[in-house]
Amino acid sequence: MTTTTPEIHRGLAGVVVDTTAISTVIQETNSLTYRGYAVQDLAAHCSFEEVAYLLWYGELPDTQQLHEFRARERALRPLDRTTAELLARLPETCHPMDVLRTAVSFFGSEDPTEDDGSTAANHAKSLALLAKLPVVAAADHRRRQGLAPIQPDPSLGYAENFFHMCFGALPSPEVVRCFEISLILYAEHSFNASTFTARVVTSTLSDLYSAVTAAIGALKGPLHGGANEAVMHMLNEIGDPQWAEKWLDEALADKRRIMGFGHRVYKHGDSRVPIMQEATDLLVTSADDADAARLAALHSALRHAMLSRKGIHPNLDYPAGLAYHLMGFDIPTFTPLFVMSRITGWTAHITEQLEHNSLIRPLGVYNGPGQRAVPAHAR
Ligand SMILES: CC(=O)SCCNC(=O)CCNC(=O)[C@H](O)C(C)(C)COP(=O)(O)OP(=O)(O)OC[C@H]1O[C@@H](n2cnc3c(N)ncnc32)[C@H](O)[C@@H]1OP(=O)(O)O
Ligand SMILES: O=C([O-])CC(=O)C(=O)O
Repeated sequence: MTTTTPEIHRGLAGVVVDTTAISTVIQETNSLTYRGYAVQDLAAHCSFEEVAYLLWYGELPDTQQLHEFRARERALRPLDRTTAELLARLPETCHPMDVLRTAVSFFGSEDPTEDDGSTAANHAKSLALLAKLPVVAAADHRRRQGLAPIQPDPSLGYAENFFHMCFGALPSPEVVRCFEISLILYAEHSFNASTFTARVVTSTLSDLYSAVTAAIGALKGPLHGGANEAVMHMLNEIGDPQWAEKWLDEALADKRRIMGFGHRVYKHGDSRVPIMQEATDLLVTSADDADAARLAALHSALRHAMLSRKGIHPNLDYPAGLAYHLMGFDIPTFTPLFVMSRITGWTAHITEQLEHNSLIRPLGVYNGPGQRAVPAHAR
């Protein structure tokens, strides 16, 4: 009898697990579309709220639909006292991704409709998370600086309100626009690790909060969303543009992963990088500040060195990490900013998974010891 060893796809690389109508990377043109619209087009013409609506409902909203959607999002922002007190009790040293993960888990425990997996109920929960997660992230940003939280302002849009809650002031329109572009670009990226995590949890018919809690855990890792923080730590470690090449050569010789570079899907450059890089360059120009110029020169030197040494291009986390620093956020806030955006993509996928669900349960090839008897000392 002959046995054939099944082909193993470690990391599920190249494995197609399902269909999706939410987004796709078009390899031939190296472009990304959400529901058929190129992200470049969306970033140039739409607000983040319009993109959230598009991802959830499949079409861009008309004026009336957008007006109502915005009003509902703004009304859902405030946190109740129990949530605020619970989050304030978490250790000040804990990472804000742990705070967000805990918050989502707690929102689930408080929601009497937690187990209602209907599309309408899940859309309502998704909107509530979209509205509340920035409030949690901003309060935690201020908590790390020993400052009291600032309540959301219902007269402000999603992006502006976040700056208001973090800093008590609004930055220039260029900064708000750059932030909004980052939110649009981060919103959705098909079957990435955190979205796939959300789909795996959903496939067991568990609830939306459990799926999002798990997705936050997956996004936190430095090979995924955590890379935007790691980029800034790396730039701080290198320090000066003139050391970029030497630092890179030593890091590669030590077999280190260079954060913000490489991608499982894009092998010739992440389609989102040019637009994010352009917005980040505008921030540097408008900052008119020697430190911003130093960081931008270092960022560029490392990008060129990485391309010439390894032929590896940056991913979205590379320009986004620098942009978030230039906007004034502390480094631990960077991945939570990604969550505030990706909550839209995750929840769109949760709804889609439920529309044609099949339990996600792959196989593994066993390579442990052969069957054996429990030894005498253990009997
Ligand atoms: C929004 C996002 O989540 S984007 C991704 C953010 N993550 C990062 O920036 C972390 C750094 N990047 C990486 O670790 C990888 O590029 C990943 C995990 C994103 C994708 O990796 P994979 O598709 O699994 O490719 P894999 O890890 O097999 O790498 C292929 C080769 O390129 C090399 N490589 C890929 N990325 C990098 C990198 N950032 N630094 C150094 N070498 C790299 C690998 O060492 C490997 O080389 P080898 O074949 O000589 O061993
Ligand atoms: O698609 C991926 O593997 C990672 C990524 O870029 C994202 O989630 O935005």
